[in-house]
Amino acid sequence: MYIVTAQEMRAMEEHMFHEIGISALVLMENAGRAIAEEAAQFSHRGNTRGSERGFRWLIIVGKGNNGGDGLVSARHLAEMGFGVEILYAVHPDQLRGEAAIQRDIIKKLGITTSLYSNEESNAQEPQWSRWDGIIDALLGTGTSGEPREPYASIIRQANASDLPIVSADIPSGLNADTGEIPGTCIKAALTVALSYCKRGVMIYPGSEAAGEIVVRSIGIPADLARSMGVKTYQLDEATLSRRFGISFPLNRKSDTHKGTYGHVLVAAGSSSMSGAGLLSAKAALRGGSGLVSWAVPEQLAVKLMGLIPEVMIRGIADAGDGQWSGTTAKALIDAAEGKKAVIIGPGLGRWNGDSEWLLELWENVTIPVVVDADALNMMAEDRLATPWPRRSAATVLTPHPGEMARLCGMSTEQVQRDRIGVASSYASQHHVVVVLKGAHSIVASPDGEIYVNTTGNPGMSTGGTGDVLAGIIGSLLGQGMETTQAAALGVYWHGLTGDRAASARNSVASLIASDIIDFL
Ligand SMILES: NC(=O)C1=CN([C@@H]2O[C@H](COP(=O)(O)OP(=O)(O)OC[C@H]3O[C@@H](n4cnc5c(N)ncnc54)[C@H](O)[C@@H]3O)[C@@H](O)[C@H]2O)[C@@H](O)CC1
Ligand SMILES: [K+]
Repeated sequence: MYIVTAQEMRAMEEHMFHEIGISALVLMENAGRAIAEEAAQFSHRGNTRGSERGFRWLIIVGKGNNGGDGLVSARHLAEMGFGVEILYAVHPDQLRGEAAIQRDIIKKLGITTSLYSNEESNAQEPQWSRWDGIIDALLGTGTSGEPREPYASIIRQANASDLPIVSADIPSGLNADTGEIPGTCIKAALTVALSYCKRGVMIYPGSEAAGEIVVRSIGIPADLARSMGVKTYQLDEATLSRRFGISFPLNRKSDTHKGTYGHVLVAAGSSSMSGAGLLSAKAALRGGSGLVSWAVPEQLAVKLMGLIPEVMIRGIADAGDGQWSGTTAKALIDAAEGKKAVIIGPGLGRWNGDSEWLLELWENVTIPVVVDADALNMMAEDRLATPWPRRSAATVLTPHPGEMARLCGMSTEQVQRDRIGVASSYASQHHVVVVLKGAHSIVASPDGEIYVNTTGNPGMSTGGTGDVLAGIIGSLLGQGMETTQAAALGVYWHGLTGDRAASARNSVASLIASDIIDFL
């Protein structure tokens, strides 16, 4: 449930050593055994390779503790009856501490080892076809920068071998904190995360390199992370239940009426982009709101009457063109009166002076607000110069990486290189909840809580799904849900529904935003 950084992991290990008295050797033993057990299970999964002569594992070993874990796993796999051979990336004399102890044990047990070399030296280049699977114990959380030689060559050759790879802790080459791949990286079929999932395996491209992930306990208590102040969580049903007491299907008390579930105002859509507003308003309804009002420029309002019978259309005086450019912020502030939450942004369009228009709303709407799409770009343009004041009520920003980049004055690539870091520092600096969209959306709260979503699929990369998400989160806020909770549940539910819709259609590619609304 917790996701940790390399530094948090080190602090917890230190705590185990010095405060609890469990030695590094014990943790390494547990780690290696867990990796061996998972690798053994993996080799029994109907994988025909090696079935006649028994499955043979090649363990590729680096010089740090990750390598030590690999050496322990080799010993356990050999005991289980697997063919086992060790390939050292560096001369085994270079191993230190617990890893060196494991090296000596391996030697005394007589397990075959060799030293990697791609040069013409006395060491040998591996013949990958002799093995059926690889245990990757080259580099773990102690990695910095791109893998140096000979690690880089081993990684490239292991990937090219086409053998299934089980990675110890993280795929070697991955940045454990950001999910970045600075150089080359193991492409694992399975990653055995030790104690906790590291951030990097939860974020693309890291999560793609990690393949399937299993988290194995190695003797560090599961709740140590909490007492050490870790606030990053995998956003799944277990987290929703433990952190917020939410479980699916979402229930309602029996004795309630529409007033119980809040009245939200959706300010979205214009004559050229009315669909965005339609999707947000419908999603707010399906999100469970008691009442939904949809505010649009007056000229457009006439055309929308009756389009969604459950939604009340509220026309805002415009210049006769159905565009927001002719409206006043004051009129929208009045429309927000008596509502429980506002969703603003999808399909608004842009015009001269739009930032001032939005700032007036920002300052004078005293209920929770979800800011999305065009409204985020209005903010970005103005806020970079002068930060906007802190709102008294809840604020949720739902940028995609491009919008996040504009808000922060950086490039999209910079945002994607450190999704958690960027979302979380923006949230705490500006006192807002940030939902950074994209594969594994991030929810970051101003007080440092971070949730990394586990639902959703690439079919959701299509126009309108963001409008749906804004509608759902706004609906939950309008129902009185706490800000971070509403954002986290909204993100998880949106992804889950996208997954259900895709499986009902038996297609990820043909998923459209309306499908998500239909399946909420
Ligand atoms: N989580 C836990 O409680 C435990 C973690 N253990 C393992 O320990 C690992 C961390 O061990 P270490 O801190 O020794 O670090 P690593 O084993 O990740 O590797 C560090 C070594 O690699 C070298 N190195 C760093 N970056 C490199 C690069 N780019 N190219 C080539 N060489 C590079 C360093 O000089 C250092 O010697 C974890 O990933 C895990 O596998 C276990 O041993 C048991 C306990
Ligand atoms: K590894």
